Amino acid sequence: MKRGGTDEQKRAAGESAADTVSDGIVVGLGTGSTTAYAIRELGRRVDAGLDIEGIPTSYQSRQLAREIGIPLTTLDDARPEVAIDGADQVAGGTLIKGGGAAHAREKLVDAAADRLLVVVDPTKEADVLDHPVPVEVLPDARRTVADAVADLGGDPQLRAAERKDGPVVTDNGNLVLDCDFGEIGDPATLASDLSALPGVLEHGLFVDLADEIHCGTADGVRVTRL
Ligand SMILES: O=C(CO)[C@H](O)[C@H](O)COP(=O)(O)O
Repeated sequence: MKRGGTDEQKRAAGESAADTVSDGIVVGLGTGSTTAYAIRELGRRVDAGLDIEGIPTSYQSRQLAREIGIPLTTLDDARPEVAIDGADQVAGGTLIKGGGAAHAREKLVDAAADRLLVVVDPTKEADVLDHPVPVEVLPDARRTVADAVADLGGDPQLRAAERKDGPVVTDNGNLVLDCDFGEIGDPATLASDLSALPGVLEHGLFVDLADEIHCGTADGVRVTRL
């Protein structure tokens, strides 16, 4: 399910985005292995005197930020000027996210931010999105949403946990259907069709949300401004 480049590519992308963060702002802290490099770099800069607050998007990013001493706040109290987040696939400014099943809170924080910086490696870039779309559903809606996804032309698979028997349960207590639609020609329409299904908490299509893509490559970081 997850694609991934090298740790060096991920580190370069994460640190590149973290290095753009300026003093006195609130930063949305995304989830995943690439974003973790950004959070660690922000932690080093906080140690060196950078004055920021972070809004985590998951249990994982909250724990990491706490461990390394980034002061935290919430959307109740602040709006992020910038969010830094990873992606499972990116085409232009549109992303598929949710490989870590954190896409509901990620979308909340990323959409609230003035600017979204996306940190990826070259294995995540595509001309046309074709990665399965994670759809977080209320447990009772697992079957009805799966049927509706099939009606939309998708192939829904309940995400299984890797280190326990049974399904993945999200930070919100829900289940995830990974829905393969093949090539997604019209992400905006699919996004609104999925959002309209009763029992869907959130899906992983982030349509036109990205402002900058920081892609770590063997030759350095390629930054695309959208
Ligand atoms: O969407 C996400 C979590 O829900 C992640 O940002 C996405 O899966 C990318 O993760 P990684 O940087 O580990 O490849």
